[in-house]
Parts: sequence; structure tokens; C-alpha cells
Amino acid sequence: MNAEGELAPVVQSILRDARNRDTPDERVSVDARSFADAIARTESKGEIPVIAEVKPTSPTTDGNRTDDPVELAKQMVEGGATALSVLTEPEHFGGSPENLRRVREAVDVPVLRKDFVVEEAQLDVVEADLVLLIARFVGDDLSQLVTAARERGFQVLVEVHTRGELEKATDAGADIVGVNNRDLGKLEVSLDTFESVAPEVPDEMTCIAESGITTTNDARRMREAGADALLVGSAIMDGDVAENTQRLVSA
Ligand SMILES: O=P(O)(O)OC[C@@H](O)[C@@H](O)c1c[nH]c2ccccc12
Repeated sequence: MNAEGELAPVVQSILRDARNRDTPDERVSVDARSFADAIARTESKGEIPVIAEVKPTSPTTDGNRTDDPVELAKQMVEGGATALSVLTEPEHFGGSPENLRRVREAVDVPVLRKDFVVEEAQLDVVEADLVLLIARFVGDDLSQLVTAARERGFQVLVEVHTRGELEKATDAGADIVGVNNRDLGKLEVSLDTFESVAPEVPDEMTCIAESGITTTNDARRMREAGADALLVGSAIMDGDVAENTQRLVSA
């Protein structure tokens, strides 16, 4: 069975849509805000680096948050977010490249583009300080795609879910990895995933715990397991965004 056959049907349709979307002819050239520096600034204040995610909805979320993404982003920064993640996937996450463009203009922290990038031309859709590449979806082209993204000036976050994928990420020269606690096959979340994969992450890599982090306990648990930063969407989007961010930053 190929990797796609093991994916939840909704994830298969997300990938199909991503491949069929139009891409620009011109390459982007990004002057990226340093993610490492942003982490260091947060650490020096004795706070937990949190990447707060502007995610209007998702296949595993009830409802759709329709507030202006720029307002949400500003509140996240006010709450102490080290960086922001902005969904650009329109069909299943209510995102857009325009949301990212506007958010990046309105804040001065690094901004991650959250989408399902599987081929080079998709990189040119919009500028961002970091771009996400999901090891499971990119397959054998990971190393080429990492290089193509860096040539454009992006910092690259490679997402993994297993030790095998971590090895692929390492082989592809990744220096920032995110361990996704969500299994994209079943869409189930378990924080055990990070605890099992993180010890294998080489020390010199920046290691991010992704998904399913809700409470201050979860945040501390991920830090103890070796997370340099936490990527949090739903728990921040649900309610007062500034307050939710602040709570996790000072967990
Ligand atoms: O809302 P959560 O459980 O805090 O998760 C945030 C983020 O990790 C999640 O949105 C995510 C992780 N990897 C992705 C890839 C594509 C889209 C979304 C994601």
C-alpha cells in the first residue's frame, strides 16, 4: 500500500486539491525573519516559545472562526507568541495566501506558511519566513524541495510523525523538525508521539512539538520531552486568543 492509501479520506482530498491548484510562474525571493533569533529572545525572557496558529477551521474542528486573521494575529503577538503559523489552504482550513500576506505585514515576528506543499512551484504562491514540508507527503523529493525552498530564502520546517520520517528529514538536511502528534492516517492525536520521537532528534536541530497541546500541563510535558517550541492551533483559537497564548507562553 502506498503512503496515500493509508491516509484518512479527507487528507487524500486535501492533497488532491493542493496538487490541482494553480501556481505562479515567477519565483518568490524571501527576506526571512530569523526563527532561531525569535526563539532565543523568548527563552531569554524565561518564557516558552509558542508558535500560535491562525486556523479558522480544520477537518477536526467544529465551527469556523470568522474574525479578521490580522486581528487574531496581533492578539497572539500581544500574548507573547514567538512566531505565527498561518493556514493558506482554502478548502478545508478556511485559509488563504492573502491572509498570510496581510498577517506578515501587520506583525514583526516570523510567520510560517501552513499548507500542503508537495511540489516546487507551490513555494511561489506567497512569501513567508518559514515554510512547512510534510515528510510523509513529499516522499522522495524531500531533499530537492528543502533545497528549492532555501534557494528562495525560506527557513524550512520539516514535519514528521515517526522515527522513520525523522530519518528522512535528517537525510534531507533539515535543521528544524516538527513532530506532529496527530496521525494523518486516522486523524487521532496522542502526545506520546512526541515523547517517542523527540529523543531521536539530533541536538543541533530545532525540535517543535505540534498538535494536541491544550493545557499548561501539556506544554510543560512537551518541554520536558525536549521541545524547543510548541505549535498550537485549536487551543489558542478557541476563546480569547491573547489570553490563551499568554497562558501557554508562561506555563
Ligand atoms: O490545533 P492543534 O491541535 O493545536 O494543531 C496545530 C497544528 O499542529 C496543526 O494544525 C497541524 C499540524 N500539521 C499540519 C499540517 C497541515 C495543516 C495543519 C497542521
